[in-house]
Amino acid sequence: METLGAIIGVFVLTILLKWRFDPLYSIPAIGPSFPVLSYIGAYRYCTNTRAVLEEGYSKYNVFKVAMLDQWLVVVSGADLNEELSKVPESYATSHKAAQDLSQLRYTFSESVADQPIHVTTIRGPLTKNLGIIFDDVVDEVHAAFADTIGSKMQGDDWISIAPMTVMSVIISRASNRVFVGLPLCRNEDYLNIVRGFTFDALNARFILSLFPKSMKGIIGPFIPWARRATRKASVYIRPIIEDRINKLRELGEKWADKPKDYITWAMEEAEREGQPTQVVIESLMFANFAAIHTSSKSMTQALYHLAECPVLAAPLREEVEEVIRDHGWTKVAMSKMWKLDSFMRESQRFNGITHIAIMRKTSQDTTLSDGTVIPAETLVAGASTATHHDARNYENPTVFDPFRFANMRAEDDAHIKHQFVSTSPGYVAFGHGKYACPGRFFAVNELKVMMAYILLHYDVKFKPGQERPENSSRWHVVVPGHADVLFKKRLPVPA
Ligand code: HEM
Repeated sequence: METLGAIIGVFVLTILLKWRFDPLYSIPAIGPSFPVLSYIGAYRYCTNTRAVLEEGYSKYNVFKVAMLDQWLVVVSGADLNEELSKVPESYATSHKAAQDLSQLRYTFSESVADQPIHVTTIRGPLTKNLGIIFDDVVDEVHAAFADTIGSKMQGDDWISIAPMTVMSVIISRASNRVFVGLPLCRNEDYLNIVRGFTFDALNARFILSLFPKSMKGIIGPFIPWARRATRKASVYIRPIIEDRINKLRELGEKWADKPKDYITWAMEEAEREGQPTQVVIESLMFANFAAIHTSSKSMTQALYHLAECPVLAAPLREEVEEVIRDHGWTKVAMSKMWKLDSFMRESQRFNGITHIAIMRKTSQDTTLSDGTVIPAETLVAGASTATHHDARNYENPTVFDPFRFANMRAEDDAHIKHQFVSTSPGYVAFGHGKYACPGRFFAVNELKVMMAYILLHYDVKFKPGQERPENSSRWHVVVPGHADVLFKKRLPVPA
């Protein structure tokens, strides 16, 4: 009995010493930090993320929140967001943070974790060729709306749609027009595979977040979704890649109409890096994940704002009609739609797709300007939703003001910094700094084309008595609530 008491005593003492001398001890915790009790904090953070982060943000410059397998250190305020985004690579990296938070090798593939050619492909050729691919995006958005919504309309009756589902169908088509081109971007089986993969990857990430670090490597390989989806998608993608390899061999530089799409650019990137075809396929799957769930949620949130306040359509529509009349469906036209841009940016400020941004993992002790030392091997991030609702950054931050940014642009010579695509320490919906979302230039154009199309072709509202559904969260991932939105054909339909 005495021996057992001694063993328990040593065990408790060891835990207490470990807790007291943990390098993170001096960073205040939101919720209990004591061993075992910290799981209560983790449960609260998982289910009530926004409130937990806002509590920390209002109290401390730097604080920590418990996850099940580690602490996440969070910095408060625009200044520290800026500082975090500039921490040198030798101190903290974004890629290691993504590995930890998303468990890339199990939720996606080894190559996404170790040879991320998707980032260079998206940041480089995809973004540089936006002008060239723009007409295709417009064409696909128009065709996809006509197929998914237009075809269901009879006369001027209202029809009810589930926004997240329908937006993800349209976004997967428009994105894949640029990723893989026609006709595959309209193949329902292929689209179901990449859409299913996107949402399965989010589920896989959530499941792995429930296990301690030591278990992730054991559980991870048993999660089959990514391998299964990649195998099924390969049936469609591999022959396209092989055909292009053959044509390149045959025609080389003389191949005049070489497709300008993600597959071509990723193949070139893979060749430069000495990577096989499989890496191209896996990078395409990740590009689909990165594009589909983010843009579908963003579009759904903006639609909810429009359905909640249908009078908002009039000024937006007036702008879209005028600009399209003068400039057609062009990239230049999109840049001239300040009100639409502002509305989409405000929707993103208000809702976001994640409550944290600028994720980093330290590789050595890192001292911030306020003196806080973040120990090596710590996850650290900025609190995006709290930053976006901080009165130091925005007037009346809790009010949804659709033309907030258009008004700011009108008053500022450097107006470009208030456009949807621009990041700043106070606007981190796409992250900020070197590792900000590389797909945001593509996403912003795609979303604006979609919203402009909706404004010109449909009236939108909620059913009587239906209010905008509340967002919820799973850890820091923002999940839009569900409510059907009613659509009606606008008559007369514009030319
Ligand atoms: C409205 C739509 C989108 C939103 C809100 C969004 C948001 C984000 C955010 C917050 C990050 C993390 C940056 C950070 O916190 O430091 C990110 C990373 C990323 N995004 Fe997006 N994104 C969107 C669309 C897209 C699209 C369409 C693509 C691809 C074409 C894409 C590709 C990526 C990639 C590859 C990364 C990882 C970058 C890296 O590891 O360096 N995103 N995005």
